[in-house]
Amino acid sequence: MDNFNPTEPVSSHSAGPDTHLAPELRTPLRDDAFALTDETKIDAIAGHFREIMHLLGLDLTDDSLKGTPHRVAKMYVQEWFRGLNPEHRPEVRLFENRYTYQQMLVERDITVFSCCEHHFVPIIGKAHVAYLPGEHVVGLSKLNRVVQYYARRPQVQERLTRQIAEELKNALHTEDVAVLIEADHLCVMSRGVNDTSSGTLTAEYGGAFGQDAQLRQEFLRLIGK
Ligand SMILES: Nc1nc2c(ncn2[C@@H]2O[C@H](COP(=O)(O)OP(=O)(O)OP(=O)(O)O)[C@@H](O)[C@H]2O)c(=O)[nH]1
Ligand SMILES: [Zn+2]
Repeated sequence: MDNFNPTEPVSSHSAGPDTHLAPELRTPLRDDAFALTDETKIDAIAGHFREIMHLLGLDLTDDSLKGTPHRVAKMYVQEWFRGLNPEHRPEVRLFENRYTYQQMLVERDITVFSCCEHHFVPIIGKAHVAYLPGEHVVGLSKLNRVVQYYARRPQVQERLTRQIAEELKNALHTEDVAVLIEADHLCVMSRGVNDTSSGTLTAEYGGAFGQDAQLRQEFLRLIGK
């Protein structure tokens, strides 16, 4: 493997990315998950991916193929799996609810681009999140950022749904949070059962959303379900 040196200096984080979440909601990571810099990871992954391409019989001297190992490695570390790096965890800014807005707030159709942890192919869909404001309201874009942070990891949809809900409950200081995700799994569409018409829905209803069927119905109506 080219340029791989496991003893290279470590990045600054020591704690895992999810220590703020309940243990069963944490993405399973090795204790030394942050022992390598991103640059070192990219070099090492590129080396392994080059080997995969070689084993598939591809000619890596070809103009179009020779940069692929590095492209894929960079895509994994900096894009698809950037949510594994706690440095990318969004800060959720709250504002005083001066206007005493008390109805549910819904952020719907948030783009979800994630990756199936069983097959390493995309999960593509939408997340809808809602909460009941108390003394504070949240900057809207932070809802999208929280979804994106947890989506950009190897995932199963159930854990993604629960991680987002938990993060929002903590950040907004309320249990009254709803999260619904509808997504297509490329592992179901493009291989195995090869079903391109089914989709997967997951939901988490916290606090009042779990207790009050009418509130839940209103949420579902507002997101067009
Ligand atoms: N619960 C859950 N399952 C998922 C998710 N993404 C993919 N899977 C499933 O994970 C399962 C892995 O099953 P295996 O039998 O080990 O793998 P496989 O032989 O590739 O399975 P097939 O896809 O049926 O061909 C499959 O049924 C996938 O559909 C997800 O987000 N949640
Ligand atoms: Zn899969």
